[in-house]
Amino acid sequence: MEGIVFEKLNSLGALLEPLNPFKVAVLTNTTVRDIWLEEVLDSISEYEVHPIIIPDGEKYKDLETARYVWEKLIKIGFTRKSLLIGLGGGVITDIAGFVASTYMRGTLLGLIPTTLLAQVDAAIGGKTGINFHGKNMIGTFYLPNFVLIDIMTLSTLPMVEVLNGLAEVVKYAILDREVYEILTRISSPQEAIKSEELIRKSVEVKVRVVEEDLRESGKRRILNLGHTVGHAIEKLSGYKIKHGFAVSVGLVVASKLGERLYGFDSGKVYELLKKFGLPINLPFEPSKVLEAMKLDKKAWYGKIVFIIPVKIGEVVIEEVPESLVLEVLREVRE
Ligand SMILES: NC(=O)c1ccc[n+]([C@@H]2O[C@H](COP(=O)([O-])OP(=O)(O)OC[C@H]3O[C@@H](n4cnc5c(N)ncnc54)[C@H](O)[C@@H]3O)[C@@H](O)[C@H]2O)c1
Ligand SMILES: O=C(O)C(=O)C[C@@H](O)[C@H](O)[C@H](O)COP(=O)(O)O
Ligand SMILES: [Zn+2]
Repeated sequence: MEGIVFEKLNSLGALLEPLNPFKVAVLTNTTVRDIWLEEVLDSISEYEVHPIIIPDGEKYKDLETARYVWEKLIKIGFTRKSLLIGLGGGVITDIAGFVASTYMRGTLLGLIPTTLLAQVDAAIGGKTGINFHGKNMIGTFYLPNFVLIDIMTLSTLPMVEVLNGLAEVVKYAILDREVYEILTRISSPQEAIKSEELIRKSVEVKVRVVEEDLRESGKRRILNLGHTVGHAIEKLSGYKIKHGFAVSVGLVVASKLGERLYGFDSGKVYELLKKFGLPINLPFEPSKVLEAMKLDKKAWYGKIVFIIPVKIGEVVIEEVPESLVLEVLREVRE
């Protein structure tokens, strides 16, 4: 897990020293600015630091915001030897990564993820991007020079955002027995965000996969477990249903397919999702969800590709006949 450190925010200076950046810019949003920016700036006061603040929201993960940040960097006199730090959730880390990977074809990049979803997923693995006629349609693969994970930053996270990230942790629990064992011993979302072991092990699962397949040519698709249905639900809701809440239902569908095809015990997943109060029923008509799934990036010549659990710690990637998908979607319909 090179470059990924579990330290306090005030250790940021030590991460900058070896990089010796010419200038530093910190990209964050209005919400995180008011909570964590001061502590970050205090820890790197010996550098020329320029905060860049954008409004809060998924809708600002777009070309206009990227342009705004590029303009700011030009005005600052930013160079390739300068460091852009993304301080915030996945929206910020995605924008920071995209801007850093494209400005002068690449500047130094540091990420300080401050949501559970960003700590275990968005800030890990080098996917960057903005929304353009659809989610994450424009982006790059660009690994940061460092990721600083301070789980204390989760202490100010609204519960809905904790749950949003917990769905990805349940995904890792299906992919990895160690995460599963840790998660079964945790009784509440509040306890989960205090468990550095849980977050560290979740990060390790993603790092192991990404180190094998950074550009998602094969193995990395397993990280899309639950997303075939998840992305369809997000789309049908006009992105009003949060990513993790949609993926939660997707994990139920994938587990039930695993039960029918490989004897997987879907009850194990149900128990985890219900324990944390995550959704387990389909909020839309199965036929509509099926149509939306065909637009998924993993779809193969119109066929629907699923990541299917065989047992905890083992999944397969395969096409699933529409008739079986429809049957399971009906079973999960609320
Ligand atoms: N690049 C990847 O591999 C990857 C993976 C998963 C998701 N993503 C992207 O990440 C985004 C979702 O990320 P997210 O769920 O973190 O959403 P987000 O960045 O919108 O953050 C959620 C909310 O929490 C607030 N917030 C952030 N940190 C806080 C803190 N410490 N205390 C209080 N409030 C805080 C934010 O201001 C925001 O209002 C999506 O755009 C998704 O596409 C990217
Ligand atoms: O990093 C990956 O690869 C993943 O699939 C992680 C997912 O949890 C995450 O939602 C990712 O952003 C989805 O990638 P996308 O390519 O489908 O946008
Ligand atoms: Zn996801």
